Amino acid sequence: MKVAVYRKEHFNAAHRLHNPNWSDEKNQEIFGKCNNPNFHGHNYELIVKLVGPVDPETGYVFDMKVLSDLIKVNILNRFDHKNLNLDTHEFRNLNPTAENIAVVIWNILRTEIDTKYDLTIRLYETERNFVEYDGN
Ligand SMILES: Nc1nc2c(c(=O)[nH]1)N=C([C@H](O)[C@H](O)COP(=O)(O)OP(=O)(O)OP(=O)(O)O)CN2
Repeated sequence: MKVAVYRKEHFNAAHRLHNPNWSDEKNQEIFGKCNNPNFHGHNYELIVKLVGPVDPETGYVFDMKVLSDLIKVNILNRFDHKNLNLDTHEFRNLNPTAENIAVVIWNILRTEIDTKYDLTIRLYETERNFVEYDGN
């Protein structure tokens, strides 16, 4: 019997979508206002989903307090109130799209959480734009 547990967290970050191999005109054409040279911010909502067996002794799949602490230490401390392009090495050479941010977060958390749990990252960049990555 497997059950899914979810932890929702929040961080604010600035970014600029830009491909250095393209001209300014092409960047503007493809990324529009998200290519603003002076960056722009988002209120990101992060949902971390773990699926695994329920431990018969605790009744937990995974202690959500432990999950919360893992996210805080490994993700929020790294990205909250940061300029993703300038302040983080993860996005120095990687376009900080919602897709790429979700993959980076998944890769970081995957190293922290036992592989007996399936891990899925859902990231809301705006209320209406969101992505999901489960490692596949
Ligand atoms: N596949 C992707 N498409 C877009 C991404 C992305 O990361 N992956 N990012 C953006 C922009 O950064 C941003 O999300 C767009 O914001 P906005 O157009 O303001 O979207 P809203 O949901 O806030 O507003 P609507 O009125 O619903 O458009 C663009 N594309």
